[in-house]
Amino acid sequence: MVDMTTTMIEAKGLTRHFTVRKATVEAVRGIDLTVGTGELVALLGPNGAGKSTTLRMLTTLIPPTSGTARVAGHDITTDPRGVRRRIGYVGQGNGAGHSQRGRDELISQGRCYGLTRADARARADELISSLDLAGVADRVVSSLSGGQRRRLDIAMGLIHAPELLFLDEPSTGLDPQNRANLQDHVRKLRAEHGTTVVLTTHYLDEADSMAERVIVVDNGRVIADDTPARLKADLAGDRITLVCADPDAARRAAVRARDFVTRAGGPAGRAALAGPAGAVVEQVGDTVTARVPDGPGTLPGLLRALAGDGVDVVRADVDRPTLDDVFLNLTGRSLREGGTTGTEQEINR
Ligand SMILES: Nc1ncnc2c1ncn2[C@@H]1O[C@H](COP(=O)(O)OP(=O)(O)OP(=O)(O)O)[C@@H](O)[C@H]1O
Repeated sequence: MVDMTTTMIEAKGLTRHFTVRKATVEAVRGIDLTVGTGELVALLGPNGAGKSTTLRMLTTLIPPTSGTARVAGHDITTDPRGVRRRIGYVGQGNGAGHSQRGRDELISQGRCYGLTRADARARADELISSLDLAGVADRVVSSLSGGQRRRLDIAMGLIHAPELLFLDEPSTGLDPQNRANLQDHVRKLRAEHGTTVVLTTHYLDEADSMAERVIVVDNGRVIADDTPARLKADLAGDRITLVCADPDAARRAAVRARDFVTRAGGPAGRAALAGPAGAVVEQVGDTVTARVPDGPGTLPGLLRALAGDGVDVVRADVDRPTLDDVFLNLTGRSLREGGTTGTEQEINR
């Protein structure tokens, strides 16, 4: 379905500055981006990284300070109308009017995009059902809760089944069930219409499970761009944790683990794994952590070697990397506040 031979988005050197009280904020500092027809791409990054500003330029809501982009075959600067005709956009704010019923809003929006009344009704029914709006679509928009209104906004952006859809943090404010419904709907859109989707997200698990490609943005620049699996394999690696009987045993285990990391990683793997986040092998007290490309394959041999050295290991774990580990390794910072131990996958806002 993905057709990289036809390019849906091609951006070169996009920058955007804002002036706030005579100071310049460099929100986007030179982004190059290519998205092929039918791709589902997630922009992932911390607050203020420049994701929304990038989306707002690509959707022609704001002009770039410099750089160029062609979106769905049209130039964002010289032909913004051409771009707008071909795309759908769901921003972070509320797009729906307040005094109309949700269903009527949807139908009017569909009609604006040139659907017949019957088609607009049918699409509205479909979206009302798949975004769990059945109980509320006939109420006036002003009476809806934040999450219901968010779902209505998303339905508004999807009503005309655009060939290119931009979603700015679509899942924020949705409960897990509705987040799952939305993800299903986006997947269905792609399967049925070959829609290209570019979304920004604060949910690490969403970027991981949904996007075929994750573009990691930090400080207004792209710092990594690949499939989630390759990002994790190349830039994070598995983490082996060994709890030893005492700190002295842990020190000896760390020496042996360093030896294994050198062998397991090979020169290329080691270079990739040794990011700014710090050492590949670390020892704190009685615990040793080691990042290796293949944890399950490395651990048995490492444990055998440690047993041969007479090092007493009381517990051993292997954790597969998350996209947060990728970000941590690239920048030395976590995408989540409060460390990486929580079960909540949302990047705290
Ligand atoms: N209209 C504006 N005026 C001034 N500064 C702005 C404006 N819009 C964005 N910025 C600044 O530009 C930077 C990038 O913001 P942007 O909203 O693009 O980040 P983001 O990655 O989408 O963050 P978030 O995840 O919080 O939405 C931030 O420092 C922000 O404060």
